[in-house]
Amino acid sequence: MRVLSVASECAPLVKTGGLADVAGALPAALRAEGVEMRTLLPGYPAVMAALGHGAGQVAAEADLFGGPARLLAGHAAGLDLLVLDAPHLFAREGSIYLGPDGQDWPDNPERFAALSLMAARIGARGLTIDGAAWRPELIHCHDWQAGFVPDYLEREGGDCATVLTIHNIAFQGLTGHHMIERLGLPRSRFHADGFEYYGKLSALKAGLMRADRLTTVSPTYAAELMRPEFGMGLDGVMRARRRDLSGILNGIDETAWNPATDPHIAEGYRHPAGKAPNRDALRAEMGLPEAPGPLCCVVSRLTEQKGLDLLLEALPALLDRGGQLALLGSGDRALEDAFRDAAREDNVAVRIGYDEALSHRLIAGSDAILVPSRFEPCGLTQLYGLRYGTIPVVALTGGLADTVINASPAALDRGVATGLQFHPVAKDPLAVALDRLCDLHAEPEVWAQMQANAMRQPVGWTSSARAYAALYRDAIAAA
Ligand SMILES: Nc1ncnc2c1ncn2[C@@H]1O[C@H](COP(=O)(O)OP(=O)(O)O[C@H]2O[C@H](CO)[C@@H](O)[C@H](O)[C@H]2O)[C@@H](O)[C@H]1O
Repeated sequence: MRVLSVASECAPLVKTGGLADVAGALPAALRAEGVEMRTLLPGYPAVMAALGHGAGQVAAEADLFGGPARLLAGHAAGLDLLVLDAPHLFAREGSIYLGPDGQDWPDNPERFAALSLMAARIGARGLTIDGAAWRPELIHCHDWQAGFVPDYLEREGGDCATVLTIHNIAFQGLTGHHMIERLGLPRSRFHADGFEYYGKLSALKAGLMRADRLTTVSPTYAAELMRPEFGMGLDGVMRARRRDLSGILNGIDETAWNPATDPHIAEGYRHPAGKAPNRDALRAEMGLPEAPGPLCCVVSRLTEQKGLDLLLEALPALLDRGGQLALLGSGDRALEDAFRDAAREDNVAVRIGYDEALSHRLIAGSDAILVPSRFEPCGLTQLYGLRYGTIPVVALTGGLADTVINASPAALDRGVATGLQFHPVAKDPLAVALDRLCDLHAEPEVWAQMQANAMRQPVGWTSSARAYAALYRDAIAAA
């Protein structure tokens, strides 16, 4: 089965969040299921550098939204890549989505329309790569940046199947309707059953209306998307397409995130007891003193979604019990400043920035990981926590609801609990959960059992890769 995956970011080459992890992990996970996946990425400087000189040109465009472009085929970091080298769109330093002023690049609509159009052309015409013909049977589109693929595919006369995965419905790729002609889209589709969204043009809605199948990254988020509280104005679309929508949980890269072999951490471990030297090393690195309560970490983008403003308010519940907080994150200025302020407490340590290696040391060395998100399509850091015996304390929403077994009396009785969940997502329930965390941490046998359960829980890609392969087969058969 030949599949083209289309994404705006892909680990380890270029990453701002979890989408990159998933786009980077899928090809290897799906290889075992007989899927030959190539990934189409924008030619950002980091991607061009990783591609090196071994890449060959497989297509060219004289004028792709204002400049020449080439499509390169090559390999990097174990991935089979197709890279859209369009310097006028992608050869920029800094953030891949935001300009130096912190606002979206003004030409983001063209940049990702260009990516989607190239995907459609590959789907319609195929390519010759290393002397062999290659044409995908299915295009797997990720988020709004690939939302126009089905429309362009129709325009280009392609007939391959399409799947669109929603990693986060908060990002919809909205732009003014004056862009319709500029992007080469049919104005006849600018209506409520097409890509019109409250008078604007929506790349995400375009894909949601047109892709053969829709997925999101957990079963609970799939159900939540059909509700007004979570659908961000697209819940009606999700309800209309519910028969084509499924939730497939993300996995994690079990090689990169393996406490036994992790090169970033102080000492590898296979059993929860092995966390102790990592905890000592982490306290030393973060400048935290010894403490009787649980050392809790956060590794996150600092945005409204992640609910970390609630953590600031609920923090005394943890600190009053002798607990500690170590946070790594970046994002909203106001949240960054608020956490810097909070770090004036002896038992709070904060690093503002993005640091892959430190994220491993935080998860290995902490007793618990906090994920108080207002919504969370899947979430990856609670999965890292489980694998490292670091107890997740999570909001009962989306993938957090699907991957953590709450330490209810029944779950503790049966010896199956792996973490704590709280609901509703508000300060007081979070404070109660932190208090409860301290209770459980003070009971060594219960705590050890939870850690052992967590480390045993499957968090890899095996069953989800099977689910994607089955979905691809169905979609191809029906196309
Ligand atoms: N400062 C920092 N330093 C180092 N690493 C950092 C970091 N901040 C974040 N990260 C890393 O970035 C990734 C974030 O992934 P998440 O899935 O937790 O959230 P995100 O909202 O980005 O993803 C969206 O897409 C993914 C993928 O589908 C969904 O799981 C999720 O629910 C959805 O919101 C993790 O690998 C995390 O370790």
